[in-house]
Amino acid sequence: MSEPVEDRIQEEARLRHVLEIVDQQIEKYSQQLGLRKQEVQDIRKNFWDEVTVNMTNDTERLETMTSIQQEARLLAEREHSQGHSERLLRLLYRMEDSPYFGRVDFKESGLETESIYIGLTSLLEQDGETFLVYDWRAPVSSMFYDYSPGPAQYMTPQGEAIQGEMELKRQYVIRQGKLQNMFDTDLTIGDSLLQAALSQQSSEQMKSIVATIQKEQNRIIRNDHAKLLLVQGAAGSGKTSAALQRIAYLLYKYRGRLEPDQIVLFSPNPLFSNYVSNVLPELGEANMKQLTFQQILHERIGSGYEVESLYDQTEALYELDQEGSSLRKKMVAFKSSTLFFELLDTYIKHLSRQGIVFKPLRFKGRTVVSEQEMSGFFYSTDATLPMHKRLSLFKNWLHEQLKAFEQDERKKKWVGDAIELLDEETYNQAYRRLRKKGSYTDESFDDDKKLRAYLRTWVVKQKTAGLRRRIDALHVIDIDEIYVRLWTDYLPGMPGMPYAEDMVTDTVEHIRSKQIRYEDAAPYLYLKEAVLGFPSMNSGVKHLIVDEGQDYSPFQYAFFREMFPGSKMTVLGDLNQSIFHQSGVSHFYDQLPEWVGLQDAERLKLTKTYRSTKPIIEFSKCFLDTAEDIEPFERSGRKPVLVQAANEEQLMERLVRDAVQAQQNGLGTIGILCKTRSESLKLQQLLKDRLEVQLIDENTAKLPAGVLLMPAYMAKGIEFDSVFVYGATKRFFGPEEGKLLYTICTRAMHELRLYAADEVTALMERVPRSLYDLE
Ligand SMILES: Nc1ncnc2c1ncn2[C@@H]1O[C@H](COP(=O)(O)OP(=O)(O)OP(=O)(O)O)[C@@H](O)[C@H]1O
Repeated sequence: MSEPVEDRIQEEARLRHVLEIVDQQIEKYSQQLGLRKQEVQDIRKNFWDEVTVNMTNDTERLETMTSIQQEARLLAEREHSQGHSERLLRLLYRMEDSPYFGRVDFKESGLETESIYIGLTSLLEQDGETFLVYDWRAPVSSMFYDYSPGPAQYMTPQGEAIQGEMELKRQYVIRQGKLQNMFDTDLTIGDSLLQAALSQQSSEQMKSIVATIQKEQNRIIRNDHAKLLLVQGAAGSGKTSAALQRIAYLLYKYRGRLEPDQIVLFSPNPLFSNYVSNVLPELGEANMKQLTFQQILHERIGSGYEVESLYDQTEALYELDQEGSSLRKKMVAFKSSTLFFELLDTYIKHLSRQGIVFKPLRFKGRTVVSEQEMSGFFYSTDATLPMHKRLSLFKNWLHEQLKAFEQDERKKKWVGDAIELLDEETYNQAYRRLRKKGSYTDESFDDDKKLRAYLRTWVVKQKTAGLRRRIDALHVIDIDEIYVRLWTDYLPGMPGMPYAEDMVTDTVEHIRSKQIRYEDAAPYLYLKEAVLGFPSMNSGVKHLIVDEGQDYSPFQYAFFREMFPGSKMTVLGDLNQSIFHQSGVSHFYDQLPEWVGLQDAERLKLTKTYRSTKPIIEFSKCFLDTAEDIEPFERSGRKPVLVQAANEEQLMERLVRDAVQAQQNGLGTIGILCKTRSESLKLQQLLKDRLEVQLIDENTAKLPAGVLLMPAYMAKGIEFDSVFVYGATKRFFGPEEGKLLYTICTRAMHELRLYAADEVTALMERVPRSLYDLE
């Protein structure tokens, strides 16, 4: 739709005025930032001058600590406001480039029409009252995303619906302060702007989408009441984007009450974490906390164990022979099932009455407290008390036992011998301590006796320090053995349990050799923490967001519940991308509320896909059994291409030639996706000296540009201008691996090519010939 010339002249004049105000603000905040930086520097420089350090006695020490804490708090506060000014300035510079992207003219019933301009952040006129630009997250801005011209409404923060008529909806393309284009639109958000955004090249970091958020995405972003929000969305439908803009929205709406570090985003791997880490700063907000499940496993299971990763598990499953892989698959499926989850929960309840395995406390080959005594005491405590209370009683009791043992021990000959061997300094120290206590006089007849008694206590205490630490850390409880007995004693015979000797033997062997398989890791840790107590250190987290939610098992969800009690939860996933063996739990979204202990879930669907061109989506959908909820955005492009080479050498030549060609065509990032890590390594060797490629694996921290080579699972959640599938063959993709091929193909934004030197995968038979080209 074209606009009258006067309209454009007026818009340009307004833009100039807004830019002037932006410049004034930049100047003001630059000065402010200068001052803040200076303040921070001064505090750092003079930190120790401002602190009174005196450690002569306990009172002084306490005062010193308080004064250090005060100064550190002041520094943190100033650093925080420096960070805030920096973010604000960065936003203003972005506003200098493009101060707003949308406008709605809204006539509230009974009032004058108001033009509402929408941008990254609010900007006020010099009078300090009139809004020149509204933040995209302001209540009034929601109409831009939710309505076409006609009747419209928005909700005030107090929950009042403001109704009226939207008389105009306009979008702007402003770059480097120049109005390049503007459109009036009848559509929710003009397709041409979205077309333009989606036609751009991929980048190494995800971008914000605020100018073109779609109505259904906006429902996810602005939903602030659901305790549990479940989003099923097709590949490329904007789940991650919606999650990130949602975080920005929440930080805006609850400013002062919600801090970025009270929001946790679970991402699949560090590469993905880095990929999304720029969106919040681009929107002028500090980043949320990002965690991966692997990180949690490493931190909590402890250093004495070798914990397999999800990716190693996946590789192992691909590489095992028929027999081995069928056992392993059976184990993975069972250990990720809701049945196992329920059985483990009953086992944990059972442990509150019997079955905890203890390790004796031993000293110099003698038993201080036996496992039977421990069990006897533990199970004599009130079974109705919560576990942590019983454990605390148990620890106290153990300390008492140890004390009694120490008393007897002091009389032993070895203690006397050890005293003889003490050096002079230790004697002197003991002497000084006793004098300080006033129990040593230099004159008394039994002073020497006192010194020796003191030293006997000291020597024994030194030697039993390790035992005390074991008691405090509850290392007297044998979690490994408790997990083993679950398998050997508890599970066999349980109704519904697909009991298999080989599954038990394999599990037990691995646990005993301290190698924790990925499928055991979450159940093992869940059991461990259920027995020893879940540390509730994350209770400050108010929002938990789980991306690629379909890839987590019931145990992992139960974990989230325990780790982040009281937090709201958003889970975004796509069942069609359940490519790991542990995913694919049936009725996933129906069961999830129970796993996380949150009922009344709100469920939303995203069906429109934005990443890939229409031909790529039409093609990729064919690999799925259920694809009715996938609707491509109308963006044209070339049909996917299947390259059938006569042999591997010819395939290499084609691949190299096509990669070079794609780059010449301006496709900056090409993802060559293989099924496994070992295949990527092999291909890397084959391409050596022919094509510059970068291998991406689970240790890669940052996505580079160029030609990238990686196993398929590493590409989850990210995208490339062009995707080359290396090995669309029978060998790599069996008939049941449609989801994997779908996931791989939907990483492509503009171009998709599949290569095969031997027999093409049978999955291709599902694709109508009209949907792809052959080369
Ligand atoms: N409203 C939008 N405006 C502009 N671009 C969008 C919009 N929604 C999504 N996109 C783009 O589409 C691509 C896919 O988005 P995103 O990664 O958020 O989807 P996803 O559902 O998480 O995908 P997947 O499940 O495949 O990981 C990104 O490039 C994103 O910028």
